[in-house]
Amino acid sequence: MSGGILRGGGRLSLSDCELRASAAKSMRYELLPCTDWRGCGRCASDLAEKLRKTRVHKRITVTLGNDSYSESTVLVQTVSSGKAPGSCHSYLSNLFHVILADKCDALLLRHLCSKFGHDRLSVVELLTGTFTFVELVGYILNARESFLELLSVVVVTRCVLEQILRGHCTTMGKQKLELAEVNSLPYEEFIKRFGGAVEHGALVAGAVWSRRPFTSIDKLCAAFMDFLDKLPIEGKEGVIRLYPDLAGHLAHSGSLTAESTQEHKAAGLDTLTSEERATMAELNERYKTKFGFPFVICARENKKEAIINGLEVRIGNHASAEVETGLGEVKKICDLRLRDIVTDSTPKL
Ligand SMILES: NC(=O)N[C@H]1NC(=O)NC1=O
Repeated sequence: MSGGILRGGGRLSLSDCELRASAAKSMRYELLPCTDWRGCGRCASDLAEKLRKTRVHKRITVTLGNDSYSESTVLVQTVSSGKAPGSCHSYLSNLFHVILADKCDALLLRHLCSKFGHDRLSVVELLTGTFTFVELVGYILNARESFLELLSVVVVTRCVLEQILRGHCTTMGKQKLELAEVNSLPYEEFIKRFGGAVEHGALVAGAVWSRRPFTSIDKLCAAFMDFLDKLPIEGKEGVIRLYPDLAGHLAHSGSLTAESTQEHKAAGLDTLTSEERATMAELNERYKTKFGFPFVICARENKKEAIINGLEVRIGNHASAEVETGLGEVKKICDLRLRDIVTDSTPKL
């Protein structure tokens, strides 16, 4: 979900039946019996009424934007068409009170908006996939901590659900995979789960699938590393080019993959001062002009100061050394991402 992105292409055409069937099969949540909700104030009372009549409580976590929510989170995903300024807030608080009073012990209401502002997002934009979730406008009640012990109730709007089912955003409803599960995945599923281990790396995952069965998570990681190491120089450069600039325009517009978004955050790149941002932009450009690929560094292993310093130092390297250094960082990023997906059952001494 870059910030976790919901990106798609074209209009979605899943019918209600298809949605229900595939939701029931592959996800563990129910679809609200609400087919025409536009998320705007106009039909708030209609939705509230439907919610009141619907028993919806499933355990799932949805990752959207920069955040993911644990299984005990109560999440209502809302969007707003915002015809009238301020309508979102009154709409959301109405909804909140209706539901809270009636059926839930507690509720986290998360409101999504476009990068352009609170009231600019419409469901149409969401369905055509032209926007990205970039920002959390705020929580009703403004106290995030107070939401940590919530019941497992999830209400996912139809459009978000469609996006999830189409694989355009991630759900964390599933546990980490056990190795046996990894080994039994058909290649389509394997690519779905591991295609992001190398950024936009479906091809890498598709190739690594041939190396099953993996006898340990280390062997799985090694298969990815081996593939990367064996690439010709143009292939290595090509892989490096799949990565977004750190704190670059994709980050700025909220268009990073979910993985990159979290990595940026871990390094503190979401809190750069304007001076630091300008320095990074300038160094990134110089680096790309010199080498023809972006500066890549494992953000989870570095803080922003180390990243800026790394840029300054590595810009002086020879191109061939930089390909190897960049690829080494790609491998570190990949290793960490793989360990996020798969349970490590290696006995610890
Ligand atoms: N340019 C670059 O290093 N990008 C990345 N690094 C990282 O840890 N995640 C990225 O997307």
